[in-house]
Amino acid sequence: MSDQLSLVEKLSAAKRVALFRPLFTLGIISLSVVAALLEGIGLGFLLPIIQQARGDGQTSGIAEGFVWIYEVVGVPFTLEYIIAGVALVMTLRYAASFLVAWLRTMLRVQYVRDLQTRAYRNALDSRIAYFDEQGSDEILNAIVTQSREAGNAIMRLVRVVEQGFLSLVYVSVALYLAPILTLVAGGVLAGLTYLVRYRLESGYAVGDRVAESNERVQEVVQAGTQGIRDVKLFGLSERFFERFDTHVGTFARSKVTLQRNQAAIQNIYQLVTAVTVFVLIYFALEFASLSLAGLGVFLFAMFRLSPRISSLSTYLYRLESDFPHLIRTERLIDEMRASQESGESRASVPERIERVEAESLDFSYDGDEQVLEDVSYSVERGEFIAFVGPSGAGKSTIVSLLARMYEPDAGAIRADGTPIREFDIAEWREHLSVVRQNPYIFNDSLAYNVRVGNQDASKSEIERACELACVTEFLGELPEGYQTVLGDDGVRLSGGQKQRVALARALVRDVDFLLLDEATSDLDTNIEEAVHSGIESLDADHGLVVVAHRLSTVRNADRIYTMVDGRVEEVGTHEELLDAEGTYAELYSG
Ligand SMILES: Nc1ncnc2c1ncn2[C@@H]1O[C@H](COP(=O)(O)OP(=O)(O)OP(=O)(O)O)[C@@H](O)[C@H]1O
Repeated sequence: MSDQLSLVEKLSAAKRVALFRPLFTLGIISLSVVAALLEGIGLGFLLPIIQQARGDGQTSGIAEGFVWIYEVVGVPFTLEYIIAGVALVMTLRYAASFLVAWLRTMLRVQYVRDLQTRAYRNALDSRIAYFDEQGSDEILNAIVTQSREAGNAIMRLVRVVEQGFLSLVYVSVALYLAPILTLVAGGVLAGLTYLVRYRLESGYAVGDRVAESNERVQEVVQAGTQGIRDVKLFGLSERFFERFDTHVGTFARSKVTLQRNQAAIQNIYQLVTAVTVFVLIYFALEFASLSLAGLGVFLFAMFRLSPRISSLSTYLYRLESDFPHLIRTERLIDEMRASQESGESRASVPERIERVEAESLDFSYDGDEQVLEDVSYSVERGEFIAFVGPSGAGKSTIVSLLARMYEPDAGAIRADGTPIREFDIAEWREHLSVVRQNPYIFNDSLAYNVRVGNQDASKSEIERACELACVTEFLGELPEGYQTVLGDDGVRLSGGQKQRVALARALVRDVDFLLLDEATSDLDTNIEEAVHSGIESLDADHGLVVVAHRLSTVRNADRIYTMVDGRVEEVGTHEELLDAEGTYAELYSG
């Protein structure tokens, strides 16, 4: 990401924020304008108070307006009533400020929530290819951390407008009383702004470093925790820790720089404005023909203006530093939205599918290396087909395309004649049950993990699926049976036990096609055979698609497809392929 944003980019980022709940935001800004005006009115009260206190007896300028208002309301314009008036105006002013602070927090929290929900919703609906490309750590970081930082932008934008209006009120009062002096003071402040901006590193550049190091911290923490076993086994702890330390260090330094620059801006402004005020007093006394009351109000306005101007600059600086977080989060959300998997395919899937046919499928993950080339196959309900072949031949990819994890580059998969890409994707997947080689086990009970396959499954259906998948074989070892919590990614289970839980999860579904992608590769041969004969003997009339390395499990298949380098090299039954003495026969004997 570039170090600097152009003004147009900044404005467009600010516009994006401002357009979130514009009416609500406008309400807050209007209320802060009211607070600013009330502050101005409260300030204006000083004039008649001083005039009355000095016993001038006559009112002039701004004070005449107050006299008029008092007349309209029907209250005598005496010192007591003037003070009561100030009290009323100030009460309203601070009540408005309280409301503004409250609503501002609400706006910020709602904005963060909106960013987080949009990011998570879009992440869940994104294509797997997007996750492959982006990495889950960046997505996780955007949802959990980046969006919170980005949420500050909306609050600071409101504060910038608020402080801007307040400053405007004071500047107007000062301009009215002493235009030349105010313009001179304005010139000094403008020069100062230029100098500060010129000397300090931009808020955007520092904010970008914070965002970048945040991402790297997330990445290294995720790799270190999720891959903790390999980190230990390969002695990577020190290397990971060093990387973590570097990025946390950059994060900490950048945060300190941000706060330091903010404090510098605030204090430089306060110092210079304070000095300017005294210089102005000198000029006002020496050269301007101000009344004492006018001078009092002018100085008061200047003293109040000083912190406003420094807050304005500070908020502007911090707003700029929020932009990298905002832009990264919004960009990720945009990318995910553009990578939604469902797209326009909305046709509903027939209740019962009899046959799936794939014709001349070509596929590449990266648009470069061809993974599948001219692959055709078919499977009917009640049939059992299998894909075998060397590692990397493209077998799992065939299952992924059937489950629409990816879309083929050419060719089509049809279900009873309709291309599956036309179906609503979630509905299509309801007709399939897929078991992957490395299934994900949720950190919940065994019962929960099986029920994931079918929320409506009864207890006896779950028990039946567990029996078929040979989960019951190790159920006795689980301290709380079906209620045993299986740990983070099923850490309390062996690889083979995880596969059996995943199988039970798949078998508890009533589907048209069951796809097993090396689903029993970690089981010992006896259990694998028991599981396979259990599945094959099911009287449920689904089609069975099996990807296997161990050829013993596919002997009974109606058709075996031997894959080599992304192509179907031969098709036939176990006996036919053995007779053909091709790759299958070689794999079988070897
Ligand atoms: N998500 C991915 N992104 C990029 N390339 C991938 C991806 N998944 C697989 N590949 C590549 O596609 C090719 C086919 O992979 P696939 O997993 O389909 O093979 P396979 O026959 O199932 O292998 P194995 O028997 O080892 O599981 C391989 O070269 C692999 O490197």
